[in-house]
Parts: sequence; C-alpha cells; structure tokens
Amino acid sequence: MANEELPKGWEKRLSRSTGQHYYLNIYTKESQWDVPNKPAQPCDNGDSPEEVQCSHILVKHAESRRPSSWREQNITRSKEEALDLVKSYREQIVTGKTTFSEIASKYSDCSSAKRGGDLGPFGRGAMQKPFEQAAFALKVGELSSPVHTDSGVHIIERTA
Ligand SMILES: O=C(CCc1ccccc1)N[C@H](Cc1nc2ccccc2[nH]1)C(=O)O
Repeated sequence: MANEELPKGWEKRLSRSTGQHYYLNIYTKESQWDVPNKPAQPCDNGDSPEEVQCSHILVKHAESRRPSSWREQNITRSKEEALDLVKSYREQIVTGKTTFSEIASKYSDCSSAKRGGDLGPFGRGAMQKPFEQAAFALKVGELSSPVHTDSGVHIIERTA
C-alpha cells in the first residue's frame, strides 16, 4: 500500500527489530502496527463528518464554570496562567518530549484524564460551541491551538 493516504501527522516506518512496517504519529509520537484510521471522508459535497473522536487536555482556572477537578479541589490559577500551561504542554507534545496521553493523564482537569483525555466519538451539539468548532475543523491526528470554553483552556487532538 505504498501510495496509501495516511491521516495528517502519520508516517509509515520500518521496524528494525521485526522488519515489519509500523505507523508513527509525528505529532503525538503514538505508534501502531495497523494502518491508522483513514480521515473521516467528508461527503461528496465536502460536508464535514457527522461525528469526530477527540482527546483533550483541559487546564481550568479561577473563572472556570467549575473551578475544581480530580486534581485540585479549589483551582485558583488565573486564565493567563492556564493559557501558559496549555501552551507549554502543546510544545512538549509537538517536540516529542512527551505524549498527549501522558500529559492528559497527569495534568488534565477533566475526568477524561483517566482515559488519556479521550472523550469518545461525538456529533455536533454535544460539546460547548468553541470546543465543537475547533474539533470539527481538525483533521485526524491534528492538534488544535489553545481553545477557551466556560470550562477552561483546552488542547484538542482529533483521533478519528
Ligand atoms: O464535562 C466534563 C466531562 C466531559 C467528558 C465527556 C465524555 C467523557 C469523559 C468526560 N467534564 C468537565 C470539564 C470539561 N469541560 C469540557 C468541555 C468540552 C469538552 C470536554 C470538557 N470537559 C468537568 O469535569 O468539569
């Protein structure tokens, strides 16, 4: 499948130890033996997909709708401090210092942290509008810029 089209960020690599091909996501450093999900093809007329699957890292702040999480009972950081943290997490992920899942599991202020930030598949209307807009604008494998919602500041990765 030399000419296979892979989702953005995914590359086909050759394992030195097994001689088998595997797939590496250069953004998140995740690797897998199976061909990554093809990008959800928009309908023929170019519409966006019905559903997307995303993982996210949420950093809450004092102005968040619910300034509390499994990590911290009373969250007092400022919105600016939350944005700085999210930017530093994104930088660590894209430079390969760590993985999305590792950061989400340790630092996300959402209960999805327990699943590496995975929110599962969702359609339009399920999430706060700024989150939905950003998620549906991503290609599979892509990371968003920081996204502000009433919950706090997010980095989103579209995974399917
Ligand atoms: O609303 C939830 C649960 C989200 C979730 C969906 C599906 C699976 C697992 C978690 N948690 C909030 C924080 C939060 N606000 C969000 C806004 C958009 C997307 C995810 C979000 N997470 C909170 O804890 O305050």
